[in-house]
Amino acid sequence: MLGQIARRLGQLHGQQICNGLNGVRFKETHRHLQSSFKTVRPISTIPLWPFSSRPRDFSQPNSSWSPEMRKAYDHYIALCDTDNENGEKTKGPWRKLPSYNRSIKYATGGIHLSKFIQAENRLFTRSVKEQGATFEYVVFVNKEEKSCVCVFQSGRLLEGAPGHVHGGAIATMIDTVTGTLAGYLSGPIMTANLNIDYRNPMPLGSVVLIHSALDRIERRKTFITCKVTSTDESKLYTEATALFVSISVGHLFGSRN
Ligand SMILES: CCCCCCCCCC(=O)SCCNC(=O)CCNC(=O)[C@H](O)C(C)(C)COP(=O)(O)OP(=O)(O)OC[C@H]1O[C@@H](n2cnc3c(N)ncnc32)[C@H](O)[C@@H]1OP(=O)(O)O
Repeated sequence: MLGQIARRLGQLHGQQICNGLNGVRFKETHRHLQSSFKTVRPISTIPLWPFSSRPRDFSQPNSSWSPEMRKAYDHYIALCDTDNENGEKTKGPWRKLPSYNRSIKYATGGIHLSKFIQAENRLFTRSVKEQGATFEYVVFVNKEEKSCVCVFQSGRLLEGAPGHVHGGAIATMIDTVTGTLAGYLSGPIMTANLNIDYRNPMPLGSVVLIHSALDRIERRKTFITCKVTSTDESKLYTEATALFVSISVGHLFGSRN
């Protein structure tokens, strides 16, 4: 049995290298196994891999969500694919995208990716653990319409003008949502240009919709338009246009080819 465990650990270690994860987890796993041996638990109950290999989707309802956030979320969820009671799929126009706190945590890609796969790195919008403190959001895409909508609830740590959301936080969300749509439509991209008109101050803690749509694609350029409104769409907070340029993976390693 111990031999099996050792072999399994060896596999996990190998898998970890393939996955580009650093050695910290392995050491923690090893420690966990050692302490498990000391407490003489039945060997069948020792978890061989105590960490979930499934990434956590941060765009799920949580207790920090206001009733308005939940209502907007439920509205779009109802427009996504559903399973009826016969287990048949009913097609909906919208699709909810998952959202992880490390974009390439689960990628495989050899030694080059190790430059980016640092255990402490986090996606900016998902970097604060406290639920509701910063960016609570969910993105839904509509493939037919080449558009997306994000339900966004701002948290107390995003204050700019007293009682209102910081312009940089709004820009972050616009970059995230327009970039998500551009990436969904065009593959790997980077933001080349972002133009923002702030029309009305956004109260801190409010829930807004960030609507993005494809304007046009010209060669490597994907142009996206964006409007940020109240959930009933009666109030316009922000308008933006964004340009994304398609890149090769080599671009992230300093190559322009
Ligand atoms: C998992 C969750 C995902 C959430 C999504 C998050 C999205 C967030 C994305 C980001 O925030 S990326 C970070 C911010 N952006 C950058 O750091 C990009 C820095 N800039 C660059 O790396 C390069 O300048 C860039 C890739 C944008 C373009 O360089 P290239 O050498 O690949 O392209 P090139 O200069 O040949 O230009 C290609 C076309 O784009 C045009 N272009 C490039 N930059 C432009 C610009 N700034 N304004 C207008 N047009 C521009 C350029 O004129 C040309 O047009 P034509 O095809 O018509 O000739």
